[in-house]
Amino acid sequence: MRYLTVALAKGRLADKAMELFGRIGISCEEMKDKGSRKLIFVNEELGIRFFLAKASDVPTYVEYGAADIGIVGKDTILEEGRKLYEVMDLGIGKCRMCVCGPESARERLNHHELIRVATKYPGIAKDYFYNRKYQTVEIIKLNGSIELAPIVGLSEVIVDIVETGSTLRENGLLVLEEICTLSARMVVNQVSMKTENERITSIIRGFQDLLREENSQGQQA
Ligand SMILES: Nc1ncnc2c1ncn2[C@@H]1O[C@H](COP(=O)(O)OP(=O)(O)OP(=O)(O)O)[C@@H](O)[C@H]1O
Ligand SMILES: O=P(O)(O)OC[C@H]1O[C@H](OP(=O)(O)OP(=O)(O)O)[C@H](O)[C@@H]1O
Repeated sequence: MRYLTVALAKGRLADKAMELFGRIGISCEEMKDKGSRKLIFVNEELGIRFFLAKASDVPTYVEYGAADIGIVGKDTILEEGRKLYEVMDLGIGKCRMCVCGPESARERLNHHELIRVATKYPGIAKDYFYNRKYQTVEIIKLNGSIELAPIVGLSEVIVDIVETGSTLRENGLLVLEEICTLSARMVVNQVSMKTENERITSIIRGFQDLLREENSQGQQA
């Protein structure tokens, strides 16, 4: 049997995603060794393998068919704009994409004045500002610790992920506008959806049952 290949965004989503797979009976013992530098893990019995990739590369692996399935944040899906099927919201990794900055930037933002925006997500930021008729934004691409930018004067505002809000608070910044809500999604290669339909559909059903169960427990509590 051909391996069904799953690409996981390494980092904070990978463990949560593996927990979900475990709960539908798909586990990978090899992945539990936290000290390991291994990137690919096989469950021979089920004919499935998992690999860990940089989050922003997951849609690329899936579009090209190097992975049949990917688990990745909606932020990355929007930013990468790859051709793939987004089949379900897994309800994990919930956060928001926001425009943030110091209180002093609010006025500048509201008056559509020239504004510099630092972000790891230039595509999402451009879409957001250009659709709102901002002609005067300069998008500055950064790769991490985005909250630094307004503090040291690289930009007036940032476009970044907010989860608990503690990074903003501890750095004297606020959410100025919310762009969208985010969560992890299961994505599927467009050809695999046909050729591996049965195996992929059974995973989707498994996750749907799990989420249904969780929702009904949540309502009862
Ligand atoms: N507080 C959060 N900060 C960042 N991402 C979060 C948060 N909560 C949930 N996520 C989701 O987790 C995904 C992976 O985030 P993570 O921080 O692990 O990697 P990354 O910072 O995007 O990657 P890298 O550090 O390799 O650039 C994000 O794309 C997002 O969808
Ligand atoms: O609202 P909070 O719960 O504080 O979470 C938000 C922070 O988490 C992410 O950063 P990450 O930890 O991925 O580090 P990075 O900035 O280096 O990417 C994100 O870019 C924010 O900085």
